[in-house]
Amino acid sequence: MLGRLNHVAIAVPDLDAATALYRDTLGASVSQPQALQEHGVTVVFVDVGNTKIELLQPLGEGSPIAAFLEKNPAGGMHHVCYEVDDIIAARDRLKAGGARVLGDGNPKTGAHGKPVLFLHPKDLFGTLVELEQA
Ligand SMILES: CC[C@@H](C(=O)O)C(=O)SCCNC(=O)CCNC(=O)[C@H](O)C(C)(C)COP(=O)(O)OP(=O)(O)OC[C@H]1O[C@@H](n2cnc3c(N)ncnc32)[C@H](O)[C@@H]1OP(=O)(O)O
Ligand SMILES: [Co+2]
Repeated sequence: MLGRLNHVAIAVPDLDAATALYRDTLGASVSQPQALQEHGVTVVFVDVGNTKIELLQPLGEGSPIAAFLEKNPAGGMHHVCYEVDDIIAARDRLKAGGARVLGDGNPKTGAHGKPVLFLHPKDLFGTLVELEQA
């Protein structure tokens, strides 16, 4: 059921500054920014070979990461994203095990154009987990 680690996400207060550090100081390959209104974030992906680092900043009012950045003004590790071969089956198994699926419970299209969903951090050992359909 559980596939590879698709990305580790870091919420940042200034996406341009974070992009410059990863691209210019660390010499990494960084994608162009994607403004994702439906997710309330703007993201870039840093290619680190075996997975990606997703750098994200709030977009618009009511961003789901706004409170996180208020608590962590310098930024911080925000979520991990695992690939699954069947996101609906994975969701239903996790729900059956008592995990809360965030939002309306149905997958939304993520930054890679694939279905994604999120599970409440308190049900996944204090870690916000995103699942992405492989
Ligand atoms: C780019 C698209 C997509 C992709 O394809 O990759 C994305 O990654 S979009 C990323 C942004 N979207 C989301 O994060 C959606 C899911 N997140 C949420 O719905 C909310 O962030 C949240 C998880 C419900 C938290 O919202 P918040 O406003 O912070 O609510 P609370 O203050 O009530 O938090 C509840 C509880 O959870 C703790 N918390 C919050 N965020 C995290 C986190 N990232 N990791 C671990 N724990 C987290 C928070 O501290 C509260 O705990 P207590 O303080 O102990 O009560
Ligand atoms: Co993500």
